[in-house]
Amino acid sequence: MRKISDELAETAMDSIERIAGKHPGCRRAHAKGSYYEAVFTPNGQAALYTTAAHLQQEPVKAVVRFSDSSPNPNMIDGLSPVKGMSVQFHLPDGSTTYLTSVTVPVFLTKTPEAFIEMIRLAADKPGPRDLVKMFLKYPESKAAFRIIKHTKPFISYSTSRYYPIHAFYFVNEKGEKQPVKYEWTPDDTFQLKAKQEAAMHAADYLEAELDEQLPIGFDLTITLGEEGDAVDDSTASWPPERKTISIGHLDIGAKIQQPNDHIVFDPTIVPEGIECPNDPVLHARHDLYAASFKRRSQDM
Ligand code: HEM
Repeated sequence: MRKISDELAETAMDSIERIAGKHPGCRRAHAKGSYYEAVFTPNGQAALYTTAAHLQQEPVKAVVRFSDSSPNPNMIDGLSPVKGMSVQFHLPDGSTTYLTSVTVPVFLTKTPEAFIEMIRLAADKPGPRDLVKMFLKYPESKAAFRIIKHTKPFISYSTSRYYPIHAFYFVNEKGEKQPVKYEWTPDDTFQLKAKQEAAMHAADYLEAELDEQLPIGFDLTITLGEEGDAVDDSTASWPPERKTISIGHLDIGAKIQQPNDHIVFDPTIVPEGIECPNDPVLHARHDLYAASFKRRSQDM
């Protein structure tokens, strides 16, 4: 499986620190966040496609972290368009698995090398010509940039959709493989006006607003990929007519006041019944998050 070198992972961390500054003890991306207790209740629909223990019939405990994508833990909520929702599922055998999602459905680049080149360029404070050259070199980034450009001001963690972006393989008892993409859909889509007003005021409104909304919930759906749908390209969408199935519900309850902030929401840690396709961005996240964890543990 393709992974990136330690040197490239360190270059990525150095470039992020050059852009956003050093923030001891903080994640080198998605630095500002809060944790919540949760329960995921599968509805049995995924059992046809996967033997994964947390997607059968029995509810499992989970920990959820909502975050702002910036590496700056003091970022004003309204200023960065992409937010995250990370879920750590606790499986019956004591192991854990992760779904780490953001509010945009596609990523900027097909490879980690291209993304790291972009952040290195950003750290060097590029001129308009350098930017044009970069976009011409990586035309696949257009889709994600277009979505981010047209994103409305972020209103609330509890009313947004979240996408793990990458495809995964579900593997059933017979060993049959089914490509899937997940999506979290919020139960709550109301109170827009009140939330828009809140958005105009406080710099840290999202966490405070979320704490007032608890308990909240999300439905987990999978889209079933078909022949020819890309499974190894994080910039590619699947055709909208693909079949989508609801496979369970996440109930998010109390805020965790003193969380274990050592969790690394590594999306490549999957249980039996789920496999990672050969998507280079997905696999690189294992090494990049380890590099970030090493730095945030050392400079705490
Ligand atoms: C090469 C591309 C990427 C780089 C360099 C990168 C970098 C990072 C880093 C350094 C962290 C902090 C990890 C830690 O200290 O635990 C992080 C967290 C995160 N990343 Fe990425 N990432 C990439 C791709 C993606 C993609 C494709 C997604 C889409 C779902 C994503 C979503 C997230 C989220 C939601 C978090 C927060 C996890 C948490 O709550 O702890 N990242 N990323």
